[in-house]
Amino acid sequence: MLPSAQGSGPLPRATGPIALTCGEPAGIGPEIAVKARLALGSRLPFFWIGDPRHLPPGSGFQVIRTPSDTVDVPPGLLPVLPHPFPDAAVPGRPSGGNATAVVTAISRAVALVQAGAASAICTAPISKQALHEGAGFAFPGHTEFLASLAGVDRVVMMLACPALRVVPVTIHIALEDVPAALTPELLEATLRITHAALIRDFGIAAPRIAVTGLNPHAGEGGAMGQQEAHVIAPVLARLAAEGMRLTGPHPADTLFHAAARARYDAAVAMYHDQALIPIKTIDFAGGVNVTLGLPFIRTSPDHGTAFDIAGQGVADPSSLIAALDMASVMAAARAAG
Ligand SMILES: NC(=O)c1ccc[n+]([C@@H]2O[C@H](COP(=O)([O-])OP(=O)(O)OC[C@H]3O[C@@H](n4cnc5c(N)ncnc54)[C@H](O)[C@@H]3O)[C@@H](O)[C@H]2O)c1
Ligand SMILES: N[C@H](C(=O)O)[C@H](O)COP(=O)(O)O
Repeated sequence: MLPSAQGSGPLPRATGPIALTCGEPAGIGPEIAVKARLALGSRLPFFWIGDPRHLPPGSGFQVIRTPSDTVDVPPGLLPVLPHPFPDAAVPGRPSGGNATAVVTAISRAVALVQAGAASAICTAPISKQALHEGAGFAFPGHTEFLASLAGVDRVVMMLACPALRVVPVTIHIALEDVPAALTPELLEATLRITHAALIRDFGIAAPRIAVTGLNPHAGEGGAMGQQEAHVIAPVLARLAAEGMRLTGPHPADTLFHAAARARYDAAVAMYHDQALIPIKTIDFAGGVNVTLGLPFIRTSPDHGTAFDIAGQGVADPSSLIAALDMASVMAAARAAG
């Protein structure tokens, strides 16, 4: 298991409440929020920003006026900061009319964490398609939207579980656009942000980062692609000369078995699926999505809206619970300086 902000029972947790956004109300977000509160009680305080009408029938909740009221809510009830939506939620069928409120719930959480009223934010999954169609949402996901709200040029997506941390260099773009997007500048910025976050937020003094190639067999010496020699290796050499502990470019297909994972603290991969398939395969229930490079803490479960099971009461809250816990540990660490 990795030494980290995850799976480390004795580490301190934040005392201030975490703002949990509702995400897409037609998905499993409201259900797992209620289940997470029942599992965590008041040990790990968070409040839900959403419309109480979207909670599963019979859910125990209490409306709060401000985040600081969270502490007064009995442990069996979900503290709810009301965020009215125009439409009811039909499981599995997102309403275009609700799209704008999904987005404003996220902006509201950011405003609260920036004002110091929340210790971190945790986001339940959104449907990018529903937001694009219903609200003209111009961002491919939370990651890019949060960077814009925070006024930050560059952020990094990391997914972390007790056995693995992965970072995709390019994120939500078509596979055919990856080679052109994979510039030395982007790779260098991603490595610097990842390195800094492993030190600051994960408490690893001298992080070891393994970097994949882009092509099969990391290019096989140029026989299967040139990006390894022309883009990736020169950046690694430059940053290694500064003292960063980097290895690669490695063939991606052999970087994620147990013995390989023991040799690094994070793997940086060149595109979305190269990074996310291994972690969602190894630990779908325990994975957490964390945005590095923001001025505040943001985590999220590693799964999506799960429309196929919404409204059935069978959704697993484990990843959300892990995300809330990771946010709490990180917030406590930052507060301690
Ligand atoms: N953070 C986010 O906002 C986020 C993350 C990932 C995907 N998404 C979005 O979610 C939508 C659906 O994506 P998808 O279908 O690729 O992935 P998904 O994670 O929603 O679902 C994949 C499979 O896993 C199951 N599953 C997911 N979470 C589960 C849980 N907590 N308990 C039990 N089973 C669970 C689903 O039922 C489904 O069979 C897309 O619009 C995608 O963009 C959002
Ligand atoms: N790429 C993420 C995943 O597949 O889990 C997911 O789409 C979340 O992205 P945001 O956190 O940017 O919404």
